[in-house]
Amino acid sequence: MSTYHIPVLLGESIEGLDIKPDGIYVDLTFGGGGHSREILKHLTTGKLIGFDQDVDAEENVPKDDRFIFVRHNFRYFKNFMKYLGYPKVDGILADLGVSSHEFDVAERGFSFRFDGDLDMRMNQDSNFTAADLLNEYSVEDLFRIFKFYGEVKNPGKLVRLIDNQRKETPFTTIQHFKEVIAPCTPKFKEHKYLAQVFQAIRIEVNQEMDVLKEMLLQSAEMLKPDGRLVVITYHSLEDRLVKNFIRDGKFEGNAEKDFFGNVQTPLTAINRKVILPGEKEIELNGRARSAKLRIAQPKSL
Ligand SMILES: C[S@@+](CC[C@H](N)C(=O)[O-])C[C@H]1O[C@@H](n2cnc3c(N)ncnc32)[C@H](O)[C@@H]1O
Repeated sequence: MSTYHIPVLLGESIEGLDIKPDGIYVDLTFGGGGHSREILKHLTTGKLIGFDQDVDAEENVPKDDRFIFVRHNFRYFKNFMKYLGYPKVDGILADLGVSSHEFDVAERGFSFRFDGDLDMRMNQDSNFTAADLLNEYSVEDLFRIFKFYGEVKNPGKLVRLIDNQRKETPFTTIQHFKEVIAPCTPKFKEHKYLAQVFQAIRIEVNQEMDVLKEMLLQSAEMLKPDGRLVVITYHSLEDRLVKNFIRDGKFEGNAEKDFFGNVQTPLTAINRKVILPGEKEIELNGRARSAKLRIAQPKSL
């Protein structure tokens, strides 16, 4: 059986949570449960609430009375936590993006290594797939996602190929999509290019930037005064949102200041410099390569 997911920056993120044995913790991205199992090891009477919107993650839920699994998008986590009776928490962990399992199962449609439906939904109950995006999005929106989320060098040419094709027949499969965009896929750099294109589609299908912003705003409200927020990102735009929010309390623009010139932000950074995986971790787990870890806690008044 293949591994569901190898947790990234495990030691660093657990240290960042500074776990209290009787505390209340939230793992917003349960996945294979690697981070959750490690958090549970540090708890005595504490509780851990794990979120994941993917039904497949449920197979990894530990048999442990201290653990509660919530199969929902973490963009609603504040309401769920209130409903469960935990309006304030000691620590929140988010290890963003997709799990290796999601990426490695051909039918999920996340990877260009396989053929299959253009799907890419983390939540199998959602009714918006990668095919819907390619067939229905305006030319302007497609251009935006490939330029900013994919950071591809030729978004105009890519979108023209997509738009011309979908006027003839709608997109349904990965293989067909790859054939259509072959004329703008750089020779000898196919892998990198397709990874960028597929990443852009995935981010938009799952509204990853919007849910990240909602999650950060809710986290700032949910943490106890000495609580910890630990976020692992895999995309420069995501890391920028996390960094800006921790530093300025905003996603863009400068921080607001009070009458005395003090910056008005709910959080303060624990690590001034972003934490990256070491060479050894990257060697053992290639998926750690782009990981960036940031840790914050509420700003004391
Ligand atoms: C990188 S994996 C986390 C792996 C986990 N830390 C582990 O050690 O196994 C991200 C997981 O979060 C889930 N996920 C991503 N965004 C989500 C969201 N907005 N709401 C709920 N789950 C989400 C994905 O389905 C995936 O299983």
